[in-house]
Amino acid sequence: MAAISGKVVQHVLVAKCCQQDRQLSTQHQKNCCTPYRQNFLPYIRGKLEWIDISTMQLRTSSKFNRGIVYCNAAPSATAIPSVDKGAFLKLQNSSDIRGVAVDGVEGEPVSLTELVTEAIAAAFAAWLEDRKKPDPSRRLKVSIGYDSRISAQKLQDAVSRGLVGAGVDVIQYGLASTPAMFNSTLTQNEDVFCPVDGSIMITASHLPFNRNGLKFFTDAGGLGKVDIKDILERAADIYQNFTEESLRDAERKAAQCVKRVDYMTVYTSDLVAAVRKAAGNVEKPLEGFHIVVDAGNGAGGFFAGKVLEPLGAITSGSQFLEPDGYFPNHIPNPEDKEAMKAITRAVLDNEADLGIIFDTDVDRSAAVDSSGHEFNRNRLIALMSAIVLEEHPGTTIVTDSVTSDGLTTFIEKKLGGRHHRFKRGYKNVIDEAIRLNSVGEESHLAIETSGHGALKENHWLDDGAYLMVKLLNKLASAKASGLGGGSKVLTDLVEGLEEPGFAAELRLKIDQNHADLKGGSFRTYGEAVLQHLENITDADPKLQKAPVNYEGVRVSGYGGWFLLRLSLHDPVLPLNIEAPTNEDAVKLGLAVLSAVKEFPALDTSALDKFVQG
Ligand SMILES: O=P(O)(O)OC[C@H]1O[C@H](O)[C@H](O)[C@@H](O)[C@@H]1O
Repeated sequence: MAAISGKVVQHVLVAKCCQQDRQLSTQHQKNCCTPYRQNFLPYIRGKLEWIDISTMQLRTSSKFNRGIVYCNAAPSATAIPSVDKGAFLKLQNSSDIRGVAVDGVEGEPVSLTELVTEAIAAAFAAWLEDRKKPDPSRRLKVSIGYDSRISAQKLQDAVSRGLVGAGVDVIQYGLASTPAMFNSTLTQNEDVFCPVDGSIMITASHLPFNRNGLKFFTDAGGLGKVDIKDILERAADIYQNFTEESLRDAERKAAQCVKRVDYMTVYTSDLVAAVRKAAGNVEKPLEGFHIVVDAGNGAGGFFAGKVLEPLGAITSGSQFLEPDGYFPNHIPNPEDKEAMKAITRAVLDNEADLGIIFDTDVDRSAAVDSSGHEFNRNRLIALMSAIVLEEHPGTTIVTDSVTSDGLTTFIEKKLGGRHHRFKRGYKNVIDEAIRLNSVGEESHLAIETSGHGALKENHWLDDGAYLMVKLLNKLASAKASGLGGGSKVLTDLVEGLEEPGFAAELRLKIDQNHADLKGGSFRTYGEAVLQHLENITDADPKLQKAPVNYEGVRVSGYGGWFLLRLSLHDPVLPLNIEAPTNEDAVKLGLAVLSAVKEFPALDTSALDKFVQG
């Protein structure tokens, strides 16, 4: 009974918050004491106010918020389920935290519960205190944002409780992009409480609707693997010490001191200003351009109304701009073929000059020119390299490992730069570019085929929106110098990029429960597969190992190449093959198959099918 009434009180309480927030923001529009602050008052004033909320109002509130249920677990009134350290550590996904946040998918129990999230946020606060060591009179400030996922609000509430309970001031931004969250650690603007000491983005990128996760930032960038492990270890300890009283206390404090601001307006104004500046301080440098945006129902819809339109572009025909955490139209992922088809169709149907597509949290992007040619994967890297090398002749372009040989030739022979093909993983690529600069090798661009890209001029922040701003600058300056409109200026920049006749990625799964692993880890097993493949290819005169390679086994032959490597996160060996023809690709596939077939725990069915044509 206590638990049930606790839940009801919590629902009512939050519904009241929403109601107050709506009132406050309406008032804010009228009064506008400072430009961006929407709400810096406590949400709840007292218990007596909760009880006059009717069931109808609760329904209205939940409808208003697109059916999202707020704080549906009232931690103060429920028993605390035990979660061991191992379960916390399993939430690590390289430099992010990812888990299942919504129940209902068979075989996928919720692992990122509200209490687990609260503990992780408290652990981030402790980690930040250690790093920043603020003077005792100053409290640390942390911003929180989320993408369009259906579990966003309840995790935001849990994160807020965790941070506030740990003595940190919290500023909620609501729907935001991952890069905007990092940016809030750099912005100098007291009106929006910036710069913040740390920032948390609630996102699981393009993963299915039931997942969610956390990314953490300080002004030094995104936290890396080692820090995430540290935070999860701390979180497991914090969780063990949770008591009903401590949870109630955090909840009370969160209700009293969380602030809300419209930070996305600040962030998007900066993007608009960047394009205007590059165009020679013209107010509407994109006047006459028709640009369509596909946000895939993620968080990127702002780009049409808050960036392109103020710059003068027409955005009619833009699609899937409304946030919808069920992603009903296509996976919000520029690496996804259906997603790229959708934006290409939108460009052609609307006879637009350019199409722009983002992933859910806008740290990745791709584009399409007016004739329907995609600027994604190697072509986006080639385009960005051309732009950056015009600005910084000779600079080094750092990319992930699955980039094509044609891209290397293009960067080195046509553009006069150096291509440093490194490892997969946006954080790996960015960190490598920063490292090169620190040892005296100039690099201005770190970019992955996934659509993650970061520039030195933009604090090495991997921002899909900023990548697109660089393309807009090019369009605007071409128009200003009389070169005409349209996206031809971009298409011309990638002229000469050799593209393979055939390209494929196959993902070979390692069965972690297979006896052939002999109780060892899938990583050890995967490494044994790679070692064997390397030995076999060394002995084959038709194949040549790549002279410089940073992960997996990359081999040239039959006019093409293959790379077999371990996935960053999954028990999978991704195999990339590129070749002039399908037959050549099959020859490369057969070479791999002859080596991997000796490993029974490896599911080679995709490769078997591929070589059989
Ligand atoms: O190694 P994989 O399983 O192919 O995954 C690699 C990819 O994982 C995530 O999506 C990261 O955000 C990317 O930066 C990375 O490239």
